[in-house]
This record gives sequence, structure tokens and C-alpha cells, in this order.
Amino acid sequence: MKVVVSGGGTGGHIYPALALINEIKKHHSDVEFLYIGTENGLEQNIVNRANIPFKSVEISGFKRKISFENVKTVTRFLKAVSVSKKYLKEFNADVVIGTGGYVCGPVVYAAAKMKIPTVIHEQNSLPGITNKFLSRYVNKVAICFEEARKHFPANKVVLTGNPRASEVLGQDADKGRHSVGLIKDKKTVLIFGGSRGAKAINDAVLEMIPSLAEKPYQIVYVTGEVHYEKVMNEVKKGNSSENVIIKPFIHNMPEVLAAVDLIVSRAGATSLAEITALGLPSILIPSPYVTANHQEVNARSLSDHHAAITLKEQELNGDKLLTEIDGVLLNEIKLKEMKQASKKLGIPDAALRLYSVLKELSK
Ligand SMILES: CC(=O)N[C@H]1[C@@H](OP(=O)(O)OP(=O)(O)OC[C@H]2O[C@@H](n3ccc(=O)[nH]c3=O)[C@H](O)[C@@H]2O)O[C@H](CO)[C@@H](O)[C@@H]1O
Repeated sequence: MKVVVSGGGTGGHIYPALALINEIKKHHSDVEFLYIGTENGLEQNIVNRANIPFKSVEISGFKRKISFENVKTVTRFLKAVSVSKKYLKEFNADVVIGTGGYVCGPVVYAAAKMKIPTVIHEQNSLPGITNKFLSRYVNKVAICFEEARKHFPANKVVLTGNPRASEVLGQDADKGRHSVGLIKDKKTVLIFGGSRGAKAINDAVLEMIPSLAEKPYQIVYVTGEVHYEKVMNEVKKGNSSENVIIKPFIHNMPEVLAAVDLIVSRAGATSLAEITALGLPSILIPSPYVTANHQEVNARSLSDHHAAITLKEQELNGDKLLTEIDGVLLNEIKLKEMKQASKKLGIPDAALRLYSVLKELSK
């Protein structure tokens, strides 16, 4: 079987694609993969690390306002469709799956026009513009939230969940702890701002770091690659604490997640799929800078069920964050209730469900 995968820009679109690849490998020893992404998203680095052959196309997103940029985007799109057709023909793809981000547009569209079976995977409850466009051409649309169903042609939709949910299960917590330097038998909070980091979360964490020295828990705090140097400069000015381990990015997130008791993060859909598969409690600070405020909708889908606490970015500061962390982590009953509520929302067999959709199509 020959499978082409495309998804890019941010980790939330890339990791589900890689998790699906791992699931397919469990069922087939003779399968070949090609990943098509862009050179300027996070995908090239992450996909190379996973040893999956990678090819790139050049593409950009549409601006919401009418502008000359959009004319250039159309030209780029048409060129990227033609490059994608060349890649798909050379590789002789049996099936193509897009997991979101602009790059899927030309790749999946080209495949559909070549009559190759196609699937798109939508992680969010409010779909992105590329997936809405593609849903007219593809064979199947895999979704993660029931709320997404109404945005797509009814006969194509399948609820699979996010394959990354399956990938984070059954991981070695000791390995995770060891890889970042965490102590065993001490409660642990993981703080990160999505796959690219978030300045607002970094500012709040820097404010609370001096108060962490006396806390009975430890923190592993991921700044995001682009923010790391700036954060470390602040920390060096005297804001450090032994209880806090600071990293620019974590490449073995499934192992690290196995070692933590509470998550503080943005509300990207792939992170939420991981959190609920593991049944972790979380404090979510949705990014207000995303299309149609979709992260707040994602976050509410957990906090409405008492699995998480949603904190608006405008309310965020060091004191507030510390109070919320203490409120969950130092209260065993609340911790237990949130864990149970979180676990109920997870779809742990998502990878197998998505693989089954692909298998059925490629017959
Ligand atoms: C700003 C933006 O447009 N964000 C979108 C993007 O978010 P973003 O890429 O931040 O996505 P998510 O939070 O959903 O997923 C992040 C992924 O990166 C991984 N990770 C993160 C940090 C790290 O150090 N190491 C690591 O491996 C996480 O474990 C997770 O698998 O895609 C999501 C899924 O479509 C959307 O819901 C988000 O709204």
C-alpha cells in the first residue's frame, strides 16, 4: 500500500498524521509513505525526525479581506496543485489523507482530481477553511467532535477522534521523567502554549516562578522554540526555582505526558485529544488569535463537563495561574473528579477508527 499524508503549519495538524502512520505500520509491513508539507511550517523538522520521506510545496493562506495577496495565493495554489499531481503520480499513491493546514489544500485537491481515494481529518469542533473547501471533493471526512458534523456533507462524515489520542496511551512514565529530569513520587504540572508556545502563558509563568520554590510539586515548562532565549534571559535575572524545568520544545511528548498530573496549556484540539485519552485534568487558556475563536469552543467542551478549567487570556496573570494550579493539584477530591470527567471524553481507539476508514477506501 502507498499512502500520502499531508498536514502542516503547526503540531496540531502534524502529530495526528504521524500517529496515523504509526497505526498503519502496525497492520502492514509492506506500506510506503510520502509526507507532503511546506518548508516553512514545523512539519519538515518533525517529519524528518520520524524518518518519513518528505516533499514540499509552496502555499499560503487566504486573507479574509480582499487584497492583492489573495491573487498571489491563487497563483501559488494552482502551481502547488500541479506540483502535487507530479508527486502523486511519481509515488503512485493508493490513498491520500490531509490532516489540516493550508498545505492540504492543493495536495488533497490534486489527488481527488486524479481519482485517488481521499480523506480529510478535522481535529476541531469548528472546521478550518481548507477542510471546508476540500470536503466537496474528498471521499470521507473524519471528525473528532460531533459539533463538526454539521459543517460537512452528511454522507461523508465519520466520527473517528484524533489518532494522537491512541498514541499517548501505554507510554513509559519513567522514561518520560528521566528524559526531562523530573523526580519520581512528586506531583507534576506540565505547562506549554501549544506547539509554538504562547507569550501570554510565558509572561504568567515568569511572574509565578519565584513563588514555586515552596510548593510541594514540580513543573516542566515548555516555552516554545521561538520564545526560549527571551524566557531564559528573564530567568537568569533571578527568577529561577529548583522546582521548575524549562525546555524550548519536547519531542517525546507522549512519554512526558505519562509522567504528569496536571496540564496547563492552550486549547488546541490535538492537545485536548491527548489530555482526554489519558484522563488528565487541565487548566486551558484558549488562544484568542484563532479563526472564529475555535479554541474557546474546544476548551468549553472539556470545562462544561468539569474535566478542565477554562481561563481567558485577559484574566491570566501569575497569581491567578498559581491559585488555579494549587486549587486542583492540592485538592485530592477535585483532582480525582476532574480526572474521571476527562477520561469520559476521550476516544482512545481513534487511530484504529481512522485507519479503518482508510483501509475501506483503499480496497
Ligand atoms: C494557533 C493555532 O492555529 N493553533 C491550532 C493548532 O494548534 P497547535 O499546533 O498548538 O495544536 P495542538 O495544541 O492541538 O497540538 C499540539 C501538538 O504538539 C505537541 N507538542 C506540543 C509542544 C511540545 O513541546 N511538544 C509537542 O510534541 C502536543 O503534544 C500536540 O500533539 O492546531 C490545532 C489542531 O488543529 C488547533 O486546534 C489550534 O487552534
